[in-house]
Order: sequence, then C-alpha cells, then structure tokens
Amino acid sequence: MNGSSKRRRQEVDEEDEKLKALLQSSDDYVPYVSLKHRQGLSRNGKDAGHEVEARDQQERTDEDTDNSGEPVADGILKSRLDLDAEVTATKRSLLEVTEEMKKKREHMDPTLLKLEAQKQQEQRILGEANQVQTNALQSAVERAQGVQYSQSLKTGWTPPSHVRAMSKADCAAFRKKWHIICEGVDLPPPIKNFRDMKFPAPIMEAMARKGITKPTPIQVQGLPVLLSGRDMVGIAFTGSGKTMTFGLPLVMLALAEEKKMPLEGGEGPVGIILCPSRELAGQTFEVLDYYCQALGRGGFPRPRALLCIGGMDKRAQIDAVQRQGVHIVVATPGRLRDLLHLKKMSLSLCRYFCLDEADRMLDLGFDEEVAEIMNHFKQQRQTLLFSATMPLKIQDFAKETLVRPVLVNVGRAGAANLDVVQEVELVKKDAKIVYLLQCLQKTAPPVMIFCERKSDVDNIHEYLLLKGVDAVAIHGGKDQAERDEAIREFKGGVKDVLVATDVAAKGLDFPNIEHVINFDMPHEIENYVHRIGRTGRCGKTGVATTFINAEVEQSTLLDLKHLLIEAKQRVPPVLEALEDPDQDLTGAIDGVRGCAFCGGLGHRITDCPKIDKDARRLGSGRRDMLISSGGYGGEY
Ligand SMILES: Nc1ncnc2c1ncn2[C@@H]1O[C@H](COP(=O)(O)OP(=O)(O)OP(=O)(O)O)[C@@H](O)[C@H]1O
Repeated sequence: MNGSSKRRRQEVDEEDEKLKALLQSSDDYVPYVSLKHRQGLSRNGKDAGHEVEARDQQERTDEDTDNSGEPVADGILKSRLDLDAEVTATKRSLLEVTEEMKKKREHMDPTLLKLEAQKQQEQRILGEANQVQTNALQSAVERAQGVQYSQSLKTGWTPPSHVRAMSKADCAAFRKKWHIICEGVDLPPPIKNFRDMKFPAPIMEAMARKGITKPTPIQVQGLPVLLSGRDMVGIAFTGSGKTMTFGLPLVMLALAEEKKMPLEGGEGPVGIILCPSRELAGQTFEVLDYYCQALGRGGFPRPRALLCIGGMDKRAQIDAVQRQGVHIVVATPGRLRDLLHLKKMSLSLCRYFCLDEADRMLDLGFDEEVAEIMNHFKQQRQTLLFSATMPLKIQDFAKETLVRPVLVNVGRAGAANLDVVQEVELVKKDAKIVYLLQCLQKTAPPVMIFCERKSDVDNIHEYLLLKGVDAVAIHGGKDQAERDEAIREFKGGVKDVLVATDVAAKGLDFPNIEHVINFDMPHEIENYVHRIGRTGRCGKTGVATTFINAEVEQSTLLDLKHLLIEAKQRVPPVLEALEDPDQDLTGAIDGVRGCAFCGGLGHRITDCPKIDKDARRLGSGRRDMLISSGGYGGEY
C-alpha cells in the first residue's frame, strides 16, 4: 500500500475510534453550551443568529482538521453539526437531542457505521476530484455567458412506423434481452436491423462486403440515439463495434449537409472525431472514408473526410480544407488545435463532436487541448463520449455537461471482454525475456506484446529479431514513418509479432490477434482492459498472458484479481493469497462497485493510486506534466 493510501486507511480507523468514543462517552457527558450560544438561542434575533453561525463556522474549521492538518472523519463532524441544527430547530436541550441520537446509533450495525463513514469520505473525495475535472466540453464563451442548451439537435431522421409503434415496455424488454442498459429522457427505441435504420443501399452493401449484416448491441441502441441527434455516452466492451456506432451517423450527417448545400473551399468540417493516438485516428479515418467512398460510387454525393494528425504534412491538410472543404475530420487534438489556431480551419459549421476513448481524452494532459478546441465552436453540437472503460466521475461529468444525454451501456464499464481467456503468470524480472520466447509458442501468430517502457519495447524487439522472430515495434519515440510501416506490416500479416507501448493498446483493430502478452502489468487497470481487448474482437476468441512479480503494486494486483473473478477466469494462487484490506467494502456502496475515480474493482476511491498520481501531477504544474508526458502536443 502506498503512503497516502495508508494515511487514508489510518484516517478511517481513527474515525471509527472517535465514533466509538463519542458513543461510549455520551452516557456521562453533558455537552458544554457556551453562554453566547445560549443567549443566541434564547434571543432568536438576527444578530444572535449570525453569532451562532460564526461559532458553527469556527467549530467546523476546528473540527475539519486534525493535528496533521488533514480532514478528519466527516461522520463525526456531521453528527456534531446535526446536533446543533437539531437543537436550534427543535428548541430541545442538547442533552435530550444527544440521548436520542445515541439511541438511534446504538441500534446501528458497526459495519453499517463503517459503510456510512466510508460513503461520506468517498463523496468528499469524488467532490474534490470533480472540482479538478475540466470544463473541457464547453466553450469559454458558453461558460462566460452561462449558455445552457436545453433541446437536442434535430436531424430529420425518424425510425420506421413499426419501430415507433413499440411501447416503452416493448423497448425495455428488448433491451433487457440484449443486455443493454439505457438511461435518459425520451429514449429512442432500439432497432435490431440496419435496414430499419434507413441507411442508403451503398452503405448497406459496403457493410455486407465486410461481413457486417446484423448490428451488435451497442449499435442496436447507439445508432438510433445518434441518428436522432441526441448526445450520448456509449460504453461497450473492446471490439464490440463502437467505431461504426459513432462513425455512420456522421457519414449520414455529412451526406445530408452535402445534399442540402454542397461545401465550398475553406468550409467544414460538419463533424469531428477526436482520438488519443495517431494510429487510432488513422484507422477510424479509413473506416469512415470507406463508407464515404461507397456513397460516391453508389451515385450519392460523396462526403469528404480528412485525417488530421501530427507527423503528417500540415500543408496537405490545410490544402484539402481550402480546396474543396471537408465534411469529416478525424484528428488527434494537437494537430487540430494547431490548424484552428492558424485559422486554417473553422468550426462554424461543426455540429457533431465525438471523443473516442473519451476517458483518456478527458484525462489530465488531453483535457486542456480538448478544451481549447471547444473554444472554437460557434453553435450547439451533438456531443458523444465513447469508451470501453468509463469511470463514474466521467459519467457524472457527462450527465451534467451534455444536453439531454442518453447513456448506453453494454456490460459494466471497465469490464474485460469475456471472449478473452486471461492467464496470469508469476515470472521473476530476470526470467521474463527468456520466458517470453516460450510464451510465444502458446498460439499461432499474430501476437502482440505490450510493455510500459519504450526502452523495454526496443530491447524485446532486438532480442526477438536475434532469435529469428518476425517482429516489428512501435512507441511514441519512433518517427511517424517507422510507426506507419510497422502497423502496415503487422496488419498485412507480413510480420508475426508487434511489440508496443500503450500507444497501440486503445482502439486498434488488427484482424484475428491470437494472443496478447503483457510483458508487464500496466499500473492502471483500464489499460489492462484495453490491452487484452486487442484480441477476442467481435465474437472471436483470444488468449491474454500477463507477467506479474513483486514489482507490481498491490492495489494494481487487487484490481486484477477482482477483474479475473468478475470475468470468471482462473485466479492464480499468488493473487488468491493477496490480503484484501477493502474486502468488506468491495461490494457496491450506493450502487458504486470499486473505485469511482479509476474504475478499479480491487480498491475504493479512498485508496486510488491514480488520484495520488494526478494530484502529484497537478502539484507539479500541468504544463510540466504535459511536457514530460511525451510531446506531440498531448497525443501518444
Ligand atoms: N455489426 C457488426 N458485425 C460484424 N462485425 C462488426 C460489426 N460492427 C463492427 N464489426 C467489426 O468488429 C471489429 C471491432 O470493431 P471496433 O473497432 O469498432 O470495436 P470497438 O468497440 O471500437 O473496440 P475498442 O474498444 O477496442 O476500440 C471491426 O473489425 C469491425 O469491422
């Protein structure tokens, strides 16, 4: 356990002791009521009221901090404040009120008291964390003018009449059958086939050519929501078809705009998709461009899509906009922000804004870049957040910021894909590289190997080449041409093994990966979920092997253990034997399982290592943190 986790644990224990002491001592304890306070109560006048408030304020400040300057148990603080409030409200003596409260507490189970204290502490931490959360999804003008949109955007799309005729109960039953959780007001109905979603024939044919004939659950509900113009938070496991869910409605919007009034040079985009890595942006661009081309070939106006990422020729990107205008921009935040600053692109027509891997995009480091992009919006837009992992703090933030948002959730946010067999092996640090060769024999290629450090990627790559393995490698330190070539060769089946940092963990869709090897366990469990999600995609199965040893932090191992249990995977003895300090708190408290901040199931927010890390980063200044996180203006 790290230093601040210990401190929090100590706080919870101290809190319990103080609570017990308070309950035990109140038999013979007659609380002191100051003369001023009594006069204040008896006079009941305005000035006296102020005095009481001032005294309360002083007590609150005193009680808020213990000797270490740290906040103490909110539970105790609350009970004292409640006490004062009760005395003031009911005009009963302090002794009477204390007696009554004591009686109530005596009947409470100690576990419940602990849970109550935990709940209050969690709410406080989450509240503080949310204050640091950015205003990344509003423009500065909207914030300054207090602009609040109350209506969703209109698109002109409606479901066919037999779908509209479905009752709310029919829709609910349907969602239940498909394991779709859907929250929000006026929920659009789920639609079980692409035909009823009214996609034009060339798009249907293009999908069929890729073997896409029936929508996946996130598409069944997500596509009608987005085609209706609604803001949405989309959560579904890795490889479940999220790209088409947010991509196709944008192609349809682009088509509608082009039909209404063709774009001219310098105009557009009408929609943006932001991605955390250049490789993911490239892949998403290819998917959208494929459907745009299909429309063109099928006799429809062809929407124009542009890939806008760092490491590519900026001039060519500017020319594409200036020449004919572009409908769709798929971008990493750094390059898009540059073009907007240079006034080479404008968001005055843009009304569709999607963050893919949204939790990552709203994380420290990216959030400021996203916020800068938002400042260029001139009008309301449809906002979409998509990811397989979406901690509660982001969901809460989205609910507050988006306009009449619909949350579509398939499986628990942050759950591992059940089509992946997860194997965890204890491998000593020095034995890892040799064992890696053996591990590669587990399945046929293609195989992906993930490491935290770029230097490890380089070392493993070199070692595998020496051993005659056809391997390529990517990380943020390689130039774009090398990165592109590695991806092309691996995707095309020319190379058997790709060694990578987390730059390749999120969203990349390589066909038929058989095996993912985690040479080390990532610090954040979300990254583990994304890494192993490169296999077992869209109904296929795969294997993931993860090396662990004494170097891995206990809270990360506990998260892993609970993730394995949830996915009904074998838990190795070394994880089984782990002492679980939060065992009695790992169930849901107020409906929240695990950590509300990072989504890990093995700890509560009170022990979250990511909060500590973020706090340290904020302490050292956001700019420093951005620079040390690797350049590229925020992208990997
Ligand atoms: N309805 C469908 N039927 C069959 N295959 C599909 C369908 N929808 C998408 N696919 C395919 O499934 C694969 C995974 O889709 P996609 O990359 O969109 O997953 P994802 O949910 O975005 O995953 P990740 O969380 O890793 O980003 C792609 O190859 C895609 O073409």
